[in-house]
Amino acid sequence: MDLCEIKARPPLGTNNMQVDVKLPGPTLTFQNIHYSIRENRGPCRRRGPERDILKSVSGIMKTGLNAIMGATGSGKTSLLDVIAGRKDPRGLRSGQVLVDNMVVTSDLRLMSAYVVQDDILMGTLTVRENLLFSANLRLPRKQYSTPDKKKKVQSIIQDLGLEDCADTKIGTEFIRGVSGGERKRCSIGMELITSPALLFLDEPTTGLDSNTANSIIALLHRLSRGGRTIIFSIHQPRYSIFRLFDHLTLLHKGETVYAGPAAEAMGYFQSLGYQCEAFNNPADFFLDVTNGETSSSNPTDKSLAELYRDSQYSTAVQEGLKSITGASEPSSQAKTRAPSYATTFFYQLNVVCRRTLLNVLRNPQTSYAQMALNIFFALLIGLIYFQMPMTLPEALQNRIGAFFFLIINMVFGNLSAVELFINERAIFVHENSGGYYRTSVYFLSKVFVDLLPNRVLPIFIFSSISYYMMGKNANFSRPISYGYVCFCFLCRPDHTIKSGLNPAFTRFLCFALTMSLVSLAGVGLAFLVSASVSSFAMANILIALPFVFMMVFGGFLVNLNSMLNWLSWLKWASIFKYGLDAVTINEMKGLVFEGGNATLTGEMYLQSQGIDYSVWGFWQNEVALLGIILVCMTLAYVQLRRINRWK
Ligand SMILES: Nc1ncnc2c1ncn2[C@@H]1O[C@H](COP(=O)(O)OP(=O)(O)OP(=O)(O)O)[C@@H](O)[C@H]1O
Repeated sequence: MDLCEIKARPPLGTNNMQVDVKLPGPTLTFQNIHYSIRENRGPCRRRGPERDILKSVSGIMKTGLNAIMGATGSGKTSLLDVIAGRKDPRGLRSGQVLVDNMVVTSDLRLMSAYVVQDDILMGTLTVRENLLFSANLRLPRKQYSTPDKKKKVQSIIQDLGLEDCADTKIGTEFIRGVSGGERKRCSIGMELITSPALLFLDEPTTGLDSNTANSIIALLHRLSRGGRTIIFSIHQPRYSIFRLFDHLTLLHKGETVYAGPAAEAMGYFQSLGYQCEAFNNPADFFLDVTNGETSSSNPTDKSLAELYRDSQYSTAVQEGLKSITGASEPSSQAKTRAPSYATTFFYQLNVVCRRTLLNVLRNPQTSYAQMALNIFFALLIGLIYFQMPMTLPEALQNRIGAFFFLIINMVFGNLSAVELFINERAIFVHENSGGYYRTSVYFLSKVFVDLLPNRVLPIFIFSSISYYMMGKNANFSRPISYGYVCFCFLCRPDHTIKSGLNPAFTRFLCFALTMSLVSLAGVGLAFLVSASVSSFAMANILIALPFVFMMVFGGFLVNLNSMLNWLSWLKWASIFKYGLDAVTINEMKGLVFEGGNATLTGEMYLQSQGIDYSVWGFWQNEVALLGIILVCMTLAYVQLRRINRWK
C-alpha cells in the first residue's frame, strides 16, 4: 500500500477539506438532499404522513476520512445510504449526488464499496476463503489469473493484519470463530478486493471494544492515505479515533449542524459560545451540544442548523459545490452505466455452488437431521405396516393408510426448507446488490447443492427401506430381522404376491419417483414461502396453512366425490391428492384381494374412488406434481428477484 504523508492542514477556504495525499481519490458532492419516508400504519397498511429524515443536506467529501456523526436517529445512516446509492430512491424529494462531477444513481453501488454495520460473512468459511470468494467473483478473469487472485487476497490479509486468523473460520452460532475486530476487518477486506477508490462504511466501530475500534479507524486512516475517499457514519468515537478524522459532518434531526474540517469543529462551536469542559471528549461534547445538554454563553433564537447555514463553513461548501459543478455540466456517464458482473454466469455458478457445498459439508446438522429423520420414519412405517396382508379388509385399509402416512411424511418433512432463503437473506441481498453474482446463480446453487443431495437422495433411501419392509412374501414370513430387511431390499426371491407391496422393480421405481416428486413439490412451496417473507414466524404460518388444506383435499380424510362442487375443485391444487392417487394406482393395479368368499380387484377399488387407472391416469399425477414444482420454483425465483434491495 502506498502510504503518504499528510501535510499540515491548509487554512479555511474552498479547498480546506483537501487532504494532501500522493494519489487523490474521487470527490463526492451532494447538494440539497431532501429525503422523506412514509410509514405504513395499522393492520390495513394505511399510509401515514410523510416524515422528513434529511432536510437540505449538502456537502463535499474528498480523499481522506470523512465522518458523519450525530445522535441516534439524527439521520447518519440515511445520509450515508443516500450518497452511497443504497437508499430507496422513491424517498428522495430533491438533491443530487455527484462523483467527480458525474451524476450517479444506484449504479454507484457497483463502482464503490459499502461495508454494512452487521458483518455479513459466510460463518462456515475461513477468513481467506471468504476473501477468495469475493476475489473470484469480483475480479475479471481476463485480468486476474487464479494465482493473481490468491496473491491479492494474501496482500489484503497482510494489509489488514489478519495473518494469524487467515485460516480460522468466521464462526456461526455453533462454531466459535474469529473475534469481532477480525470479523470487521474481514468485512472491510471483502470490499477492498476490488480496490475501490470510494468506500462507505456504516458504523464500522459499533459493537467493538475501544482498542479494536481504534485499530479499525487507524486501518481506514492508512487506507485513505493510499488515495481513497472513505465515508462512514460513527456514533460516539473516543478522542484517539476522532483526531484521525479529516472531515466531519454533524447531523441533528436530519439537518447539518456542522460540515467542515474535523479539527476546526471545536473552534466553531466555541465561537457559538459553547465551552468544552477540560478532559471532555470532543465527540461527546458535540453530541451534548446537538442534544441541548450544554448551553451556549451567547443564547440566540436560531437553531444550530440555522447558525450553520449562516456560517463560513456552509458558505465554503456552497462555493465549493459551485466551483465543482459550475465548471462543467454534470456528466451522466455513470447513470447510463448498465449494472454488470465481473464474471460469467457459469463461472459464478461454479464458485457459488462450491461455497454452498462447503457450507453444507461444514454445517451438516441439517443434512444429518434430514437423513436421520427419513431413516427413522422409514423404519417406523416399515415396522407399523410390516408384512402387509392381502386379505380384506385390512389389505385396503393398511395400504391406503400407509401411503397417506408416507405422503404426510414427505410433505411435512420438508418444513425445514422454509429456512433456506430466510437464513441467508442478508448475505444474498448484500452480495447480489454488491455485484458478486446474479440472482439466478444463487437460486440454482441452492437447487443443485441443497435440494438434490439434501432432499432427493434421502427420499430414495426412505423409499427403499419403507417399500421393501412393507412388502413381504408369504414364503419368507419369519420374525423381523435386520438380515431379512436387507434381503428383501436386495432381492425379491418370489414374485408371487401373497402379501406385501407389489414387488416388481418398476413398481418400486414408480413409487420412489412419486415420493420424490411429492417431496420436491413440498420443497417448492417451502422455497416460495421462504423467498417471499423475511421472518420464520410468518413463514411457518404461510407454509402450514396450504399443507393442511392440501391434506384435507388429498382424498384420504374425505371422499372427494361426495364433496360440495364449489369446494371440491381445491383438490386440483393438492400435492397429497396427486401423490396418493399415483401410489395407489401403482400398487393396486393388477392386485386381487380376498376376504371370506368375496374377492376384490385393485381396479374395482380404484374405480369406486373415481381414480383413473389408465397409463395416462397414473402419469398425469406425476405431470401435475412436476407442474407444481416448476410453478413454485419459478415463483420462488421471481420472489428472490423482487426482494427489496433498498435500505
Ligand atoms: N426505511 C425507513 N423506514 C422508516 N423509518 C426510517 C427509515 N429509514 C430511516 N428511518 C428513520 O429515520 C430516522 C433516521 O434514521 P437513521 O438510521 O438514519 O439514524 P441514525 O442516525 O443512523 O441512527 P442510529 O445511530 O440509531 O443508527 C430514524 O428516526 C429512523 O427511524
